[in-house]
Amino acid sequence: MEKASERKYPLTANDYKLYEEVGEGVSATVYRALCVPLNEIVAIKVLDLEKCNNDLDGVRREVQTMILIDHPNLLRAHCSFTAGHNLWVVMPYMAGGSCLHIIKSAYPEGFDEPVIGILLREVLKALVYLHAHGHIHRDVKAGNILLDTNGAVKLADFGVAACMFDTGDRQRSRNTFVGTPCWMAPEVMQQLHGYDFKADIWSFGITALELAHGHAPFSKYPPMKVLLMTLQNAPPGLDYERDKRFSKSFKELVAACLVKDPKKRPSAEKLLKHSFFKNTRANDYLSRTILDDLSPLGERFRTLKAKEADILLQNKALYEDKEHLSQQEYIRGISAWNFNLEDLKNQAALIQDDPISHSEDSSVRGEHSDMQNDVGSPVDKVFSQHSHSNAECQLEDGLNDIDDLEDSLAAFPIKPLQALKGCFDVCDDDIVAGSPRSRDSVHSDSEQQSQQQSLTGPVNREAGRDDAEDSGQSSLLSHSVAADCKKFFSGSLLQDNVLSPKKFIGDGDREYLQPRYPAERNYSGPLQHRQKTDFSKSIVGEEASEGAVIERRGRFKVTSADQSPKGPPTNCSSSISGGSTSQAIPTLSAAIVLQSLQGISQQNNMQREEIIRLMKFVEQSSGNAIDFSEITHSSMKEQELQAQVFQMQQSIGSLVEELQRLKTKNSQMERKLNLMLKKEDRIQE
Ligand SMILES: Nc1ncnc2c1ncn2[C@@H]1O[C@H](COP(=O)(O)OP(=O)(O)OP(=O)(O)O)[C@@H](O)[C@H]1O
Repeated sequence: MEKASERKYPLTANDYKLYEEVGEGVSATVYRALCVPLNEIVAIKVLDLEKCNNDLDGVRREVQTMILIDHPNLLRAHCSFTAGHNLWVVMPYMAGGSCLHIIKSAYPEGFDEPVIGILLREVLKALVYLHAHGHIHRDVKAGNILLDTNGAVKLADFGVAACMFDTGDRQRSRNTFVGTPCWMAPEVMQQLHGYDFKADIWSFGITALELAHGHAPFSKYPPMKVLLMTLQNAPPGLDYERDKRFSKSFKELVAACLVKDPKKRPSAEKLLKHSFFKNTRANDYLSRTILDDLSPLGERFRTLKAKEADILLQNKALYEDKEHLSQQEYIRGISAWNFNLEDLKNQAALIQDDPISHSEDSSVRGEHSDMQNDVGSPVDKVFSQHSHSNAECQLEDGLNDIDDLEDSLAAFPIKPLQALKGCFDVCDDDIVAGSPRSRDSVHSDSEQQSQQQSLTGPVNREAGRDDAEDSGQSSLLSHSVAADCKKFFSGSLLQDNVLSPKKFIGDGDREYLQPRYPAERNYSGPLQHRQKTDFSKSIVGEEASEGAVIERRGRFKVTSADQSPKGPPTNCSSSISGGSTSQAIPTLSAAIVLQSLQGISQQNNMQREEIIRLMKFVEQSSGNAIDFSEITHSSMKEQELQAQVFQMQQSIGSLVEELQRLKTKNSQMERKLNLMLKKEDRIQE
């Protein structure tokens, strides 16, 4: 029989007949369809390119990956083409739908172990292939595991897949912030040393728990809390007592994947050899069990959608009853997440007065952080504030999430903090103003204060503040800093939802629709600038190149401007004044600083342009004239600075030349002296 890959799928929309909707993602709608010339049922993913927030690269990457891959456990695209402002991706129709769909419609408590065994085995095969070809999937979850009616299992959605070799220099680890919070590995959240294939193994472990329990750990919590819990709590896992229905080897498999230190996680290849997979059944077991009796995918999809709409409505009503309780939560959320107000109300209402406590959630093993041991980041503050059991305390805890996250991240080096700030679009004054308590009281612990003091400088420098602001502030987000802050640390200049249509998917269980506003262009996007030079070698450069928010597709996605692997931050000042005997070192350091300065000024230029564009946009839409003099003034100042940088560069050049000249002269004189000494010796002899 002719293989699907050998068939010629037509490249025009007219050759396809779209039937019902069978799935919906952040950026796409998926339809069952008929390929008329081939008389074959296919699935067509329709992506509205206008709504891709300028992430056409991402779309291109997804489609390219989908077309190039060739593995029975990976969903391959037959072809793709544009139709109007849409991109159509034609792919095999997976009539069983996603595991998440099946769980939601028929297995809310999760699957039995034999079913899980097959699903995990097939996903692992896909991961072995992807990893061997240099790809990280980055979004492994039940929602992306698709089933065919005959029990074939395929891993789908390469929307966020990354190629480790993207830039041609075979990077070993990436520095982007991508994934879905519940499934996201701690190192991806942290952005400490980048991450690699092992991030998929963490998500695989979370997916195993999702398949076993019917939901991912922490899935009932808002994304902010998920981040906090993933970073601070012990890794989730299967509980010896509560999860009696599962075998020891399954528990061991999950535990092996959910280790915070990525180096300690086994590879996909090794996991496939785990004893858990010794007696797994053949795929047709799926069709005889979970796929049997399922209603057609389109019907299931419709029912689920209606159910979700109902839940949202209920939550809205619930919210109205509890306005006084959840108001703070969503107000803080607005500033922190750029969420739509209505969604936030719903989200706040979803946090029940009696949420799943850690001890209740069987996938959560412990409350205390093991980050210190596992990842080497000193998170001193354990989750004690969150362990209060009564409802009031929990609510209060919920309100303090942003503070806690700030506190936790304050203990990390700057990178994760920037990444998360970029991700949340947090403006300091938002946080401080919204904070129910003073920052001073938050940081009563003296040890923590000193930790934060040491961080205040660099963070403030990063935000472009002057020395006066830097000095004497113990709090990372101090009042004085916040007081003059009308700027974001990085990323958005406007809240996304003001100008762009967004749908936020906090976790696999909840989807929130953002209102659709006309958006010609994504103003919320990056002040993105990929540094041409390698700034990773200098602190200044690193700070300058960090923090550009690329975009958010419902998942968090913070992409550092420079994706080259970053070594440990070098201390510039020490290398400049280190008294090294090597002449190259001071020159090199100065050159790096200059290079970085140029990078910063380049980035400033871009930011200024973005600001001017935005101001013009505001001017146009509000009809009020805006005074551009301040920004023009600062632009002149910048030009002066640029000129100074240029002069400095020139004088460094001449100093190096002079140094070189003196060195040559010196060695000539040394040689002469030696000759004279030798002559003298001979005369004396
Ligand atoms: N080939 C297919 N056959 C059947 N259903 C599919 C197929 N591809 C996707 N779906 C369904 O459509 C949903 C959305 O598809 P997909 O995940 O590719 O979109 P997306 O916008 O990339 O999603 P997200 O980015 O939110 O994960 C899937 O969760 C799945 O339920």
